Amino acid sequence: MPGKKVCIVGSGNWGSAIAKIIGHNVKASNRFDPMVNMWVYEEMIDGKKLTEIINTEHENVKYLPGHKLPKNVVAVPDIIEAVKGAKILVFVIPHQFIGKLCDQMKPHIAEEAIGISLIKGIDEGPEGLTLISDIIREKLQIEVSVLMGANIASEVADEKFCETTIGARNEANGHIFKELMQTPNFRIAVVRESDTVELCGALKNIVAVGAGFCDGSVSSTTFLESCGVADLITTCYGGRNRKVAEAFVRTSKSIAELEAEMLNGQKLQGPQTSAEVYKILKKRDMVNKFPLFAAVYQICFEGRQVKEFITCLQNHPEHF
Ligand SMILES: NC(=O)C1=CN([C@@H]2O[C@H](COP(=O)(O)OP(=O)(O)OC[C@H]3O[C@@H](n4cnc5c(N)ncnc54)[C@H](O)[C@@H]3O)[C@@H](O)[C@H]2O)C=CC1
Ligand SMILES: O=C(CO)COP(=O)(O)O
Repeated sequence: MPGKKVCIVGSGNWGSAIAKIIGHNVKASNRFDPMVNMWVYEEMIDGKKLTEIINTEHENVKYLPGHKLPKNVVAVPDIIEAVKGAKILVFVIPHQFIGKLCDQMKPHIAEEAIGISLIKGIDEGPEGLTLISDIIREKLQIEVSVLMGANIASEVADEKFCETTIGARNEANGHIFKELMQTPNFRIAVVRESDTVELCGALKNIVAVGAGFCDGSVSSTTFLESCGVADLITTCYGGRNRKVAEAFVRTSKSIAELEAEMLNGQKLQGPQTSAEVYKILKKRDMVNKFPLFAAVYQICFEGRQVKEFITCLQNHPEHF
């Protein structure tokens, strides 16, 4: 039986780091087709198409400079072309773009395709919070797992040791994804609580902006996986959300200005996730119960002073 074709949907900082791993791993396993498609949001770099640069120099010079991608990873600018025949879809784009992209992909998804989302974010739905994996499930009608962990893309690409967590409602699929992405320095644990894993990944981005902490009411052991406390610590020390938030205080520029200046096209997920969560909290009259998340949102978008950050926490309802 021919191996399953893999398509990586996305090619940013994390997308390119994971492409490096997947490109190597598919060659070592009969389960997968040795050629991997990577969908690239096309842009021009010094007069050349990014896809052409990737396919000739085998490097994503904009989003993961300094790392060669395996030659069997093929950059494809057309999403329909990229997903054609793919049985395994790895979603790794900034969360704000997922809905539109799924709509474009929908008529072209192979039967029996399965997906995994590496995207850290949430969306606001009519009933409250919508997971990014739910958007993919609902729009594409496929089974979706998630992968989230204490993983900084450039460190993973440098083959520094770290762990990560796959949340898979279908455990067998979880193990297929583990075979696709595990390496000696990127160790994967598979757990069944997919939603908890995904929420950890999304919400830590808000906490990273404020470098605080969160709690919840689900199985606390999941927080001890890489997607939980470990990712909080990692992101608060080394992530982009944290770096831009620090510059926000030092320079008094807006988050949007700093994102454009500091990240060369990479996208912050924390401020926007704080806005999505804030809207949901407001709708449910729960803003007072989440003073840290509310404060991060208000500082990012409503001109609230950073020096009021502590005051927000001093006034947590638990303390009265
Ligand atoms: N970078 C990291 O260290 C890690 C990132 N993640 C998560 O992975 C997800 C993807 O992040 P990265 O790969 O780092 O991306 P990135 O932050 O490098 O984002 C830029 C990517 O978005 C694409 N893009 C720009 N406009 C677009 C549009 N209109 N439609 C579709 N794509 C567009 C760009 O071409 C580029 O590929 C995020 O949810 C992030 O939180 C998770 C773990 C680690
Ligand atoms: O998700 C990440 C670390 O696990 C990356 O965080 P940043 O997006 O803040 O760089």
